[in-house]
Amino acid sequence: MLLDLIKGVALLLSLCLLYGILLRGQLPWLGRRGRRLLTGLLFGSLCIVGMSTPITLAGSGVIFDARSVILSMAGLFGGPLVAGVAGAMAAGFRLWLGGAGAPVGVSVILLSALAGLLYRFLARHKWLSLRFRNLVLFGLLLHLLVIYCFTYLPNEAAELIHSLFGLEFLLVFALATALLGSLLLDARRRRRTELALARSQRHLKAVVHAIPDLLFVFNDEGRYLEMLTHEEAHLVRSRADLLGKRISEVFAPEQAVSLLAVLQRTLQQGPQCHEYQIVTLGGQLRWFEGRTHVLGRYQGHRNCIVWLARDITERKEREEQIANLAFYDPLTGLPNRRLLRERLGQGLKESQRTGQYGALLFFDLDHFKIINDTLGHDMGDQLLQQVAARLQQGVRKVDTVARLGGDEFVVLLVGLDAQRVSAAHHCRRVAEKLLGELGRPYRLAGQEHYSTVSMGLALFLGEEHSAETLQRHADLALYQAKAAGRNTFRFYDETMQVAIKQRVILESALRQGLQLRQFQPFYQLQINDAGWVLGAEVLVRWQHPERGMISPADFIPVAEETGLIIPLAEQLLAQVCRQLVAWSSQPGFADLSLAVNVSARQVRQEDFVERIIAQVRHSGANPQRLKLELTESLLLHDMDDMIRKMTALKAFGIGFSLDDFGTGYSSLSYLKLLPLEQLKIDQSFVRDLLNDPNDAAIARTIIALADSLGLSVIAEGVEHESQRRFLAEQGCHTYQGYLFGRPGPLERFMASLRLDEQGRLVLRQAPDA
Ligand SMILES: Nc1nc2c(ncn2[C@@H]2O[C@H](COP(=O)(O)O[C@H]3[C@@H](O)[C@H](n4cnc5c(=O)[nH]c(N)nc54)O[C@@H]3COP(=O)(O)O)[C@@H](O)[C@H]2O)c(=O)[nH]1
Repeated sequence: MLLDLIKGVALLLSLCLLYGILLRGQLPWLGRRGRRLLTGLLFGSLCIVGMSTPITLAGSGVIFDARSVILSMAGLFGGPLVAGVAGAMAAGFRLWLGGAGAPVGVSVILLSALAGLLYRFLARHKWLSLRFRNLVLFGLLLHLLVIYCFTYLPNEAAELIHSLFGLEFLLVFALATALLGSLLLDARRRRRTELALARSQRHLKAVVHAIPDLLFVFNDEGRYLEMLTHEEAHLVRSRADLLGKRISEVFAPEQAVSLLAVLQRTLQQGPQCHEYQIVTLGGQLRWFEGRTHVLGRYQGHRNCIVWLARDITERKEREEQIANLAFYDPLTGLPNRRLLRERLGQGLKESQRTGQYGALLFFDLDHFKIINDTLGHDMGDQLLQQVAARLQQGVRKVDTVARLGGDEFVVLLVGLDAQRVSAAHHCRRVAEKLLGELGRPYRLAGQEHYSTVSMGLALFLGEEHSAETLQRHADLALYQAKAAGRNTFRFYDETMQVAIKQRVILESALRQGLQLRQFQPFYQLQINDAGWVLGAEVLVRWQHPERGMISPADFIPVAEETGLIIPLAEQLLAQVCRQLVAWSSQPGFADLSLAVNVSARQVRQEDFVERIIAQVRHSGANPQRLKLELTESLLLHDMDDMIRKMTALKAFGIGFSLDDFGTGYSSLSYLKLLPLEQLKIDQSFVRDLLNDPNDAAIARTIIALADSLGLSVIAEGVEHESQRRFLAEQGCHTYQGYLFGRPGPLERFMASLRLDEQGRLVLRQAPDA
């Protein structure tokens, strides 16, 4: 009998296997409810199988089987649906079998299923755990109740059961319940663990795929064990090709060594970060940042390492861009001021170490503003780019060419020579070469243009001077080069420093002089062939209380640069206008006109026209008696603006004389557009008129040109009668020069004149023949 019972129980245990399979998530398409239904069917079927091979109490209609165990476990692990399905099947089958024990058999089915559900309820609320001891107690209790149910069987069957195997039944079935419960519990736990593991693996996979990084697993020899990437093109070779290979088989020796070193460091020192470049499968050169971590054992390999590689190409490019912006000039691609400072610092140190001289060359494009203004900024930019290219081609690789901004360039020459004289000679040769190169025509928008540069050179040896001082020296030398007429270079020397200091002193004295009204007009007469005085040129003089009379040649350029020329010109014009008003009622003088020099700074004022007109109006002077002397260089600036301003002043009555004519580059086509009245032959041509055929030819041409343009012509710097005569022969009949009178104060000027019989002003004393 005991053996029969155990046989029945063994059947039950096979249930676990099937249950386990079901739990393992096979048949996922069934869904949760479907799987429960199937489990119910399984439990029910087992009950039916059990009831089909029962222990039968002969002729009593009573059968014995393990349905109580199965159904209680169906309730406990399967829940209401499983217990319901299994119970219904078991009850149906038991009723179908019939017999005297059928009602009790169905009651046992119900009792077992409900007991299982009750235990499930208690366990869910944590009032009762599923420990083996509790399962045994549950089994005992359940089967005590089942035995109690047997008392409702016909008497003889009930007694037979109690006498034959009541105790064995209780013990075996209680134990079977506990055992089955434990097995099912174990299967469920295992399943839950597997599910959790699968879920966390899914999560990990999702995370790895979500991040843009590549994940590699290497062993300690640098062999590829695993890799995860959603962009195979970012690998150095295909995944299939890489797996199992060693880093040394994939990368060039040098790179392989550095990558392997990272793996070794990871094993020895812990996580590492390493930036490296690879050529990807897609043929691109890309930057990666590798972060490593020890993984431990993996796929049977000890000491494995995880390598997370992030594509940082864009970041690197941005970093490079930023570095470029910070250290390079975007227009020319040359090093900028900051990088130059760094290189100069290195150059000074290098010179200190080697004892070799170096040199700093400052460049400034002559009249670059004119190119910018006349041709436009695009052309200006093109010119700067071409200058940059020529400078770079003109020096060695070790030298530095930089752009400071605008039209300012710098060349840093290093390792020139240990001897100062030789170094200077070398530097001079470079300067001459660059001067020549930069003076060659430039092709801008298909047309040839000319441009020149001025250069300031400063030699250095070691760290005797700071970088700042050196730059100041080169700048001062550049200033000298410009002052020397541009398109040339100058070396810095100590005397230059003195000159600059003097300039600073002069500037402050100029300001003071303006306040104290130390500037006075000198008048130099202008006369014609007939000896009639037509007027005078007004030339400013500075009556300095300590230094005496200072020549305008010494202070006008400084006044120009500092802008002090504006108040100075206004003071002078006010005096000139007052003089014209004063003369307007004096016989002879009323017809004189006064010529005043106008500087570039003045003309460039936006309200230049308005200021002049306001001053003349305010004084009450006749504008017809006023002449403004312009130099050719003024016209180079912005010709259209110049024409507009001159036309406005001409309309007001003021005349214009073009000073220093022949020394500049006036375009004849523009000359026709200017509302000029007079051309002035520069004294430099008059000086050697009789000895230099070129000067004579130029003077002749200017006279002819004035004639053809309908302009009057005057020659300045006439010192000798022979010069005057020559000029007269060529057709120039108006003169200014020492032959007739030097510039002088008003009293001297007026005293030198008298009225002739016709009421014309003539020289009191005829000039020496
Ligand atoms: N913007 C202004 N510029 C001015 C003003 N006053 C003068 N200047 C400019 O300064 C430069 C030097 O002028 P200055 O020393 O006065 O020299 C002038 C004449 O004195 C000189 N000159 C005249 N005749 C002779 C001569 O026979 N021989 C000789 N060696 N020199 C002579 O020439 C200068 C004439 O200058 P300009 O006609 O203007 O070219 C000079 O450039 C002045 O323009 C001022 O108020 N504003």
